[in-house]
Amino acid sequence: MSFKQEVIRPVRNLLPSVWGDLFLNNDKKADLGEIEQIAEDLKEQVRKDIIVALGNQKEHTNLLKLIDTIQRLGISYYFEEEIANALQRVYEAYGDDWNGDNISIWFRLLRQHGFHVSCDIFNKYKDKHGAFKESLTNDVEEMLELYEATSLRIQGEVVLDEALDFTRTHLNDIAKDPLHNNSIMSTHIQEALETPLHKRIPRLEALSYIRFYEKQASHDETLLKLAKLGFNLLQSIHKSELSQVSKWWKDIDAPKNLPYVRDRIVESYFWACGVYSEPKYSLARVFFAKVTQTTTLIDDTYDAYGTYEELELFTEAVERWSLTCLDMLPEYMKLVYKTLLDLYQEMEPIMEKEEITPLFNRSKEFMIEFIKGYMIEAKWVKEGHIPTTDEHASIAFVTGGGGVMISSCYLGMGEIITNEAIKWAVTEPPLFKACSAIGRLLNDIASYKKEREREHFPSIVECYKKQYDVTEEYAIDMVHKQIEDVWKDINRESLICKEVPRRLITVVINYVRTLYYLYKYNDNFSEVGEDMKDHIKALFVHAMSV
Ligand SMILES: CC(C)=CCC/C(C)=C/CC/C(C)=C/COP(=O)(O)OP(=O)(O)O
Repeated sequence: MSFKQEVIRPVRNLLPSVWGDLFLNNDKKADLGEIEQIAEDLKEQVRKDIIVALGNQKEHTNLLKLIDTIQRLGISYYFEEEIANALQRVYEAYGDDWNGDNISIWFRLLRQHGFHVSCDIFNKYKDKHGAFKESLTNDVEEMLELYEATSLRIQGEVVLDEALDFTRTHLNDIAKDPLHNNSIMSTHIQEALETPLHKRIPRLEALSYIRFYEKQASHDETLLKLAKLGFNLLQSIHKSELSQVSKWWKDIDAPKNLPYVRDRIVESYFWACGVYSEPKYSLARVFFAKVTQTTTLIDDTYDAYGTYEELELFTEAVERWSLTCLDMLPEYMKLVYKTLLDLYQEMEPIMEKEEITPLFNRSKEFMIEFIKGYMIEAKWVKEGHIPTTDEHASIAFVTGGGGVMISSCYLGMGEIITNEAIKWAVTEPPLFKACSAIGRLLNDIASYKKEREREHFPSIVECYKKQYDVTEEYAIDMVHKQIEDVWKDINRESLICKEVPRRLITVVINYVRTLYYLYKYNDNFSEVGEDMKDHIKALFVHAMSV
C-alpha cells in the first residue's frame, strides 16, 4: 500500500474580486461627437488665455496660477505644448530669480517640469533669527502652497525640511479651528495634509479638485466646463479599455483554474490609469494592466501556492522562455506560464513596428530577473533565513519590481520612446531602482502583519527588528523615514534625467503615486478598501454631471 504525502501549500485567506462582471460588457463607446466639438471650442479659448498671459510680463503670476489650475483639473494633456513652452520661457526669463508673487507655485511647477530652480528663494520667508516669520500664518493659502512646494525637495534642502515642519504644524491647527476657516477650506487643508499634491494620482486629484474648484466663487466657467467634459470623454475611453482587459482575464478564468490567485484586473487597470490616462496611451494602458495582473498571478504562485520543487521548475522554465517548457510543469502551472508567454508574444509584433525591440527584450529580461528574485525569496523561506537589512534589500529591491514594471509601462507608448530613452531605460537607471525600493518599503509596511500569519518572506520590519534589536514601532518609523528619503531621490533623479522625454519621467512619478495610494495605510490591492471602491466607481462608472 502506498501513502500519498499531503502537499502543504502556503495558501492565504483570499478575498474575491469585489467587482464581479460589472466591467465586462462596457465596451460600446458612446457617440460623443457633439461633446468633443464643444470641448474643442473651450480648448481654443484656454489656449488663447495662456498665450496672452505669456506675452505680458505683468501677467506671469496669473499664468502660473492658470497652469496650476489646468493641471489640477486634469486637463493639462490638452495643452501639453503650450504649458511646456510657457514654463520654458518663464525659466529662461527669470532663472532662479523669480520676482513675481506665489513663489511656492512657481517653484513647484518648474520643478515638476524638470527645471532645477534653487530653493534659496524660500529664505525670504525667514526672519533675521532664521525662523519662519509668524506673519506667514495669516495667509492660509500661501502656507498651503509652501507646504505643497516642500514635497519637491531633494536631499540637503534644509530650508524646505524646515518649511515642511512649520507649515504642517500651523495648517494642522488651522484645519481644526472652526473660527479660522469655512468647512470647504478646512477639508481641503486636511486632504493636503494627508496626501500632498505631488504624491497624488492626477486622475484622483482631478476628481476632487473639480468639486472644490466649482465651489470657489472665483472659478472660471470655461475651465470648469472643459474639465467636466474632458473627464467624461476620458471615462468613456477607460470604460471600453476596462471591458477589454476584463474579457482577456475572464478567458483565463482564474477563479476556476487558479483559485489561489488574487483576481485584481480592475485594480490593475486602475493602476495603469494612475500612470497615464491620456487617450493616446490606450495600448500601453491595456498592456500594463495585463502585466500587473499577470505579475500578481506569478506572485501568488510563489507566495501562496507553489511548493519549493514546483517553483524551481517554474523558474527554470521562465529562464528558458519557450513554450516547449510547458511539458516540464505541473498542470496548474502550465496556465500561469502560458499566460506570461502569450502576453509578451501578443506585444512582440507591435514592438517591432514601433522599433523598440531592444526595450521590449530588456523588459522580458527584467521579468526573468524579477521571477528569479522570487525564487531566492522562496529559498530563504525554506531555510528559515531572516536576512540582514542589506541582504533583504539585495533581493526585496528586485522583487520590488521597478525594472519590470516601469519598462512595461513604456511598451506601447509610441513615438515618445526615443532611442535615447531606450538607451537610458535598459541600464535600469536609479529612477527604476527607486521605484523598486519604495514599492517594497510601502508594501512591507502595509502587509507585514498579515504576512506573519502564514509562511512568507520576512518583511523589512522583521529584518530591521532582528538586526538592530529595536521595537516594532521604531523599525516602522525607520522605514517611513526611508520612504521619505526615496521620494527625495526620485525628485533629484527626475531633475537630472535630461536625455529622456519628460512624459517618461512623469510615468515613473505617477507609478510611485499609485503605489503610494495603494499601500500608504493598508494593502488596498489585496483588500480593496471603501475609499478605493468609491474612487474606482467615480472613475469608471459614474459620469460627472456637467
Ligand atoms: C508593491 C510591490 C512590491 C509591487 C511590485 C510591483 C508588482 C510586481 C505589482 C504587481 C503584483 C503585486 C501587487 C505584487 C505585490 O504582492 P504582495 O503584496 O503579495 O507583495 P510581496 O509578495 O512582494 O511581498
